[in-house]
Amino acid sequence: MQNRSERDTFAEMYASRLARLWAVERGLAFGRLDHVDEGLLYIGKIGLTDDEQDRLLIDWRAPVAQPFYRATPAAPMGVTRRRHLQTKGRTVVGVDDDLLDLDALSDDDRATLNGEAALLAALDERRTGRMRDIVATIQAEQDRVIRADLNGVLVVQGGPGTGKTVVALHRAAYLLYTHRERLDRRGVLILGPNPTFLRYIEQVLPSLGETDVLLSTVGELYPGLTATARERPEVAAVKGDTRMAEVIARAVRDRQRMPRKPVELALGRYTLTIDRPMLDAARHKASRSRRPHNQARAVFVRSVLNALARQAAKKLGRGLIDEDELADLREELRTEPVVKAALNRLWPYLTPQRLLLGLYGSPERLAHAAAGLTPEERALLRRDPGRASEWTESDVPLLDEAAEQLGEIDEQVLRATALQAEEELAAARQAEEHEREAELAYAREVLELTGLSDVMEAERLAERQRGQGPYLTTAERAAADRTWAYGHVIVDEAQELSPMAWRAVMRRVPNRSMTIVGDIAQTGSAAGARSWAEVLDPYVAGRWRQERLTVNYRTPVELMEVAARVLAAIDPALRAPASVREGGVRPWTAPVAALPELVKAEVGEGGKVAVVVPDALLGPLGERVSAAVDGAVVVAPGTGRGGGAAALDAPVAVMGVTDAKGLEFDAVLVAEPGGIAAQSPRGLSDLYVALTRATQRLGVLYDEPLPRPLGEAFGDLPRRGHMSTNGL
Ligand SMILES: Nc1ncnc2c1ncn2[C@@H]1O[C@H](COP(=O)(O)OP(=O)(O)OP(=O)(O)O)[C@@H](O)[C@H]1O
Repeated sequence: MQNRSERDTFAEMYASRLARLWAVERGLAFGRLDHVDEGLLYIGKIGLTDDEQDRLLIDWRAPVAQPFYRATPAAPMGVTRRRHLQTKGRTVVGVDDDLLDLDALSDDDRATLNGEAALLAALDERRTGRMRDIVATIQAEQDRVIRADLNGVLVVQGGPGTGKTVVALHRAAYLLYTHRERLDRRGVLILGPNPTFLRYIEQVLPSLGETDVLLSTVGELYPGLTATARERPEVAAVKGDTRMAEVIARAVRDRQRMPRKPVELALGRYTLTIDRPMLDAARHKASRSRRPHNQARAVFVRSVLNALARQAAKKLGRGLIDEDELADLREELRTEPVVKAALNRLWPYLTPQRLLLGLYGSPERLAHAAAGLTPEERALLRRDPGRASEWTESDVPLLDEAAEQLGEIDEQVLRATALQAEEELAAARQAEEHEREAELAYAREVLELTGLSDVMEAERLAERQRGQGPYLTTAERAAADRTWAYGHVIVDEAQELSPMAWRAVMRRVPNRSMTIVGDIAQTGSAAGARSWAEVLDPYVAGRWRQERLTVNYRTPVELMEVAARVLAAIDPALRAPASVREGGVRPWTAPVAALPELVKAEVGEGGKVAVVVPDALLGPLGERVSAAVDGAVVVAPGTGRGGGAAALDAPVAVMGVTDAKGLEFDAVLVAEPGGIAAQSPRGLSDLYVALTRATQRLGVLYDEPLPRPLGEAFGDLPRRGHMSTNGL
């Protein structure tokens, strides 16, 4: 048995080592520094030495590699020349040089210099539907963010396409390399806006050799629960409001009941009474214990039982009794069904799920616990008990809050008291089954990708990923533990988080070592942030620092001109980031009827195409596009990671703005921008997001009037597709 387990351990170890090495194969070595003191240094995704321990390749994160990203002619950092190597497989297909010390260069070399070629070549590449690493072309302002100090809260504010996401991922890789010891044990958590987005970015860290980072959405933060149901923005706004913390606290206190009349317990030989003074004393003791509800219950129960035991002794005519007799009587009473039932009513064991459903399901409980909300707000919280298992993303921070207030509950006690409603169990089982299937599909994909299919079976890999195998990685253990404290947390699209979501996130980083990236101008959710100070001051007032990214690497100048007008309409003080590229294709407009035909034309141009639509038109326009293009995918709201992957791999994906957040495509068609702007309280921000997803081409299709800034941008330009759609 021992040999077998050793063999398995080694197989696991080599398999994961091999997977790491395969993952860094693409673009392994990408740079060279001609260094005055160190000689020639080759920079790569990982460090390598030969048998004599001479260094062949330097890890991009090592301090000696820093001049590769930071050196300039004004401050050459000991480097005379920086060379970018472009490779295809193992062949070098291009070389670009930056000259940092002109005197040190021969005339021949001078003729071939072109510093920006590597960056522009990378930016012009067709999109694959997956984000790639940018180690070869990190820019100086980005490098400062990546290598910033681990401690404290760093906010990275930047417009669309400035590389916030990709920089945040490289920062994770850098931190793991530089603080391996500390972060290996505590782990790194990266929070993204939706499962499609996580699919989009999930290959970046493995391609940098880092596999043990947990990627999650806020909706996945609560172990064992998948929040897939959707709700109206107004409901999410109420649930995200900080006042909900008090509502939850009161809802818990309200379940510690104080009946108006004394409770009579008929025990056959005699009747006992739980009266007000007895309850007051027990509640006082429980609250003095400062334990959360489920743990304080033991204090409450003991106090009531002691009082009942004394009462029973009196009734039995035994007068004063000693401690042993008291204990015997108490234990006898504890097992009496009437006593048990009464105690359960007075101070029930509660799971967070039960507490919340009990609250949403009862107007009386809501009226009391949520007295601080308006009647309209309370009405938004109401939920039919029949829809018990339909958890939404904004329920997750509330469940987390409730879990804090309630404290852990012993699983066995839970089963014994049969508190978990049957439908809750059935829903959990079903969710588990779905998840297992998705994990299995994903495991097969990984094995195929890494060529490891004969070393590890998909089933086993999936088991490991689900955290059931014997060798759990830090990320796996952390994912299964609600109270895990991470070494560092990175929040992407951080402007979308509600105050309640921030509470849940902050609980997971008691040391407040965080990187927060986002763009206030892109805030779409009603409970999202209006300023970073508003978000952070409650936790780290005056102790957070901000870096700005100012250059847009995604959207060409022509497209950004249009988007900038929308930005100015959101707030005239806001400035759009400067684009590095000129794409050459001007944005165009067309009537909505031309959509199928124009999508086909865009697919013909190659690359990935997205059609971004108002939520209400997702069904009808999705159908039209699907009928026109084979393999088109419509991203239904609340799609899990599997569905997200299908959208990223498809030639065309049709989606609402929420699912387009953070993604990018070669061509984007925005349908009925007026509908997008009108659908939410921050509609113009949604429109700004939609208009900044394209790397090459942008089309706007409309029948309804355009929002004012777009009307101004497009003026009276003729619309495409007019001629050919005449008759439709
Ligand atoms: N230094 C770089 N070298 C090559 N590509 C880069 C660089 N910086 C950013 N990019 C590319 O620019 C694109 C936009 O980056 P990213 O998605 O990280 O931007 P963002 O700031 O998160 O945008 P948004 O706010 O719109 O989500 C990506 O394709 C990314 O790979």
